[in-house]
Amino acid sequence: MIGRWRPLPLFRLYRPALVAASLGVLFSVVGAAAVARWEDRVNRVEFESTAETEAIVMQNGMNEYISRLVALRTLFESTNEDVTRSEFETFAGRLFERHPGMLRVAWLPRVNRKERAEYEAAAAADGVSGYRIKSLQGDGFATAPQEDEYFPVFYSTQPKTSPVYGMDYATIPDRYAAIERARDGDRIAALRTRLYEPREGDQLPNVLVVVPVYAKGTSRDTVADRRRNQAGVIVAAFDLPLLLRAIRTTTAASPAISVNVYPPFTGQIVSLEQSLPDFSSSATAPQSMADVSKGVHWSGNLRIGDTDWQVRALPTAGGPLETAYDRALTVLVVGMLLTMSLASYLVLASRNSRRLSLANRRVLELAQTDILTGLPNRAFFLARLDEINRQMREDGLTFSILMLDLDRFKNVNDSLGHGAGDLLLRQVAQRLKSALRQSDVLARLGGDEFAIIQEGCDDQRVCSAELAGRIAKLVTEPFLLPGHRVEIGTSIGIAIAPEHGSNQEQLLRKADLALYRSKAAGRNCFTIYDEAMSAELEARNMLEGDLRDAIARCQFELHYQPFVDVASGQRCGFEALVRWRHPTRGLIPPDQFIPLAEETGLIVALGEWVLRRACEDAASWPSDARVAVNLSPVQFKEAELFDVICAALGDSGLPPERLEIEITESVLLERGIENHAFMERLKSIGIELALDDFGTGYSSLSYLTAFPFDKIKIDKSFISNLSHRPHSSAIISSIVTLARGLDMSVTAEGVETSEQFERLKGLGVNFAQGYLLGRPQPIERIAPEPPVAGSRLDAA
Ligand SMILES: Nc1nc2c(ncn2[C@@H]2O[C@H](COP(=O)(O)O[C@H]3[C@@H](O)[C@H](n4cnc5c(=O)[nH]c(N)nc54)O[C@@H]3COP(=O)(O)O)[C@@H](O)[C@H]2O)c(=O)[nH]1
Repeated sequence: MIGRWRPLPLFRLYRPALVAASLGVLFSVVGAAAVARWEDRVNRVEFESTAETEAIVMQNGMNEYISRLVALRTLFESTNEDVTRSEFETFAGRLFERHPGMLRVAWLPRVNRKERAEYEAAAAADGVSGYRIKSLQGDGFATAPQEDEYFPVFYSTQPKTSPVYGMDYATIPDRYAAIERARDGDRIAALRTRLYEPREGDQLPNVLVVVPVYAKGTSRDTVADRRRNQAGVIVAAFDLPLLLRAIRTTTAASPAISVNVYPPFTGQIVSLEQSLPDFSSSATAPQSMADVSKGVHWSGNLRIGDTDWQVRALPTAGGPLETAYDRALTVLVVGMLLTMSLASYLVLASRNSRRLSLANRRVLELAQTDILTGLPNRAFFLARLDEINRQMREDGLTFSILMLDLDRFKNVNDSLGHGAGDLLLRQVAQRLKSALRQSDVLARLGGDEFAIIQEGCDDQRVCSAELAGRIAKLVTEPFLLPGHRVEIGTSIGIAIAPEHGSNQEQLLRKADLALYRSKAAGRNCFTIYDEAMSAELEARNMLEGDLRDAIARCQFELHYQPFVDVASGQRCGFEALVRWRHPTRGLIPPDQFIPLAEETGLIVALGEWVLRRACEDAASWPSDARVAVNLSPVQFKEAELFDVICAALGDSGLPPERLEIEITESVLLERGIENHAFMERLKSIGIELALDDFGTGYSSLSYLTAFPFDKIKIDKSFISNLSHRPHSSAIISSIVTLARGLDMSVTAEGVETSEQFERLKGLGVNFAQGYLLGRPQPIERIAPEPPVAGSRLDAA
């Protein structure tokens, strides 16, 4: 469908950018999430592997400490002699020399009631002054009451002045329980305990490890054996945080994880929230176990004796194993940037494409619009005609084409200028629009030609005739141009589809033929095409072909009509009038072929032949006989006309003073300045100029003063009216007066009666021409001697 273009809605314009932006954001987020998950998984695997390694390393370190205690036990169980105090101190000191975190090691023999005094005395002898077996009472010690069995601190790596010497572990319930567990199970027991001689400022909880020692060579197979044969226990106090830190330092533990060690939950229900680590490798405050469990963590155990300590490892804050999501962030940022870039590019591309499309549409619109009137132009009209023709044929409907040509538009253009002509065309376009329905198509085909497609009528013939009548009436209404009131008309030709044709070409040709007929019929009317017009056209085409042949074969002849001096009755000369001797149709008068010759341009060649022939003929006439030759407006536009005339005169030898050139007012309508100059050139060589058919044309009188004529030929229509229209005499009288004033002569054409002749004579007309004085005849039939005016008149 050919129609007005509308821009795309904004949403549709930017849809590619919106889709790209949405997909881009979606892919960026999904991609970033996937990368984050992948980062998490990789970090978690690495973290768990590192944490596991750390736990194993810590366990090995702890085992090393325990193994040294076991070595000490071997000392007690392997010697035959009792281990002396100094041997214990030396051996224990060496064992734990480079093992930070080992606070103290002590030997607690199993002492019965009878041996008590002996032990107390031996210790005192070894330099532990005031040694006695003590029991714990509150925060202090008191001499132990008589019991069956004691486990007093006997040897220790503590200075001998320490109050712990003699402290009986059997009086401290948790420690005694650990001794029993160790003894009965022949295993190493451990417990978290408070030291009774804490180091200055040492608030850290400590671990006490108990190693059972049995008498050398005794059985320990059963619990009873072990209870019976226990010699004592080796007790070691660990500063657990220091110990673990030392292990981590010596094993170059990874700083990427931080390790928290929580106390064992032996048989107790302990709130996880409250369970703070006993050891944390991180510098930050220890978290509760519950907090740790919420995040990324690794869980394991640290075995100390018969207790399992809870190990929780975390990725160190800001360390390499804490997932920083930097790759995911990079993916997100890069994705967003790419999305933004793509979306921006698409927005710009959409805008550019919209701009381009607008420009294209504008070009298309301009290509289909007549700039002057704003109406669709010929290209649009033809395209629309094709479209409507196709549609109507499919639907079995009819439509009409109206071809319009303004009458006298050229007149306005030439007399008032092109600006006024343009304005007039715009006003005509508006009037035509106002006469049409929305569905009708109106176009300006060019110049003063308009065309209409009318559809949707029940009776297309009646409908288009009504429209044409309305338009003709509208266009005859005066138009107001600046300073002028202009009256024009329009000729209209109508073709109806499908009656007059099935395609664009046929319909346009037939509408044109009808238009031609309207013009020929006197303009400002409309004609609906009928088949006779085509026959006429065919005949005209045939005539055109014949005319071309006739020029080539020289089938023309000149007839001469005399004109006489009214006062003397003497013949002054002849007007040359061309005839076509057609091989089959006989003699054809000029009215039937001159217009066609003018339309086809053949008049140029024909006119030159007439001119040459007339000059040649006239050259043989008496020296005072003149010849008048008609020049067509088409010939007048030819640049070579002056040379052609000169050549005709030169070749025939006819003096220029004996040649009269007759032109009609229509010649003067165009190219005023050039024509004036041309006429002056003709006059300058002696040729006379006559204004032919005066009184039939336009603003005749103004031409008389503007152009250098020698003669005015009053049209025969005035002469024939002389007898029954009195004002014709008055007009002729005025023309004669005016001509005299301008030093011109006057010829009356079409004088057929003596009465006319006499009246013209009375009115002062200089020359007369008409059937009364002689019909146009071939040169050979013209009498050599001019007849006397009186006798001719009598003869008529
Ligand atoms: N450009 C050219 N135009 C030419 C040429 N030859 C003729 N013409 C023009 O053709 C028109 C018709 O001419 P024609 O049929 O020859 O008619 C002329 C006379 O026969 C006719 N006439 C003369 N006297 C009378 C009369 O008493 N009554 C009457 N009814 N008709 C008469 O008038 C025609 C001459 O008219 P005009 O030229 O205005 O003097 C005509 O317009 C010719 O001009 C040509 O070679 N070139």
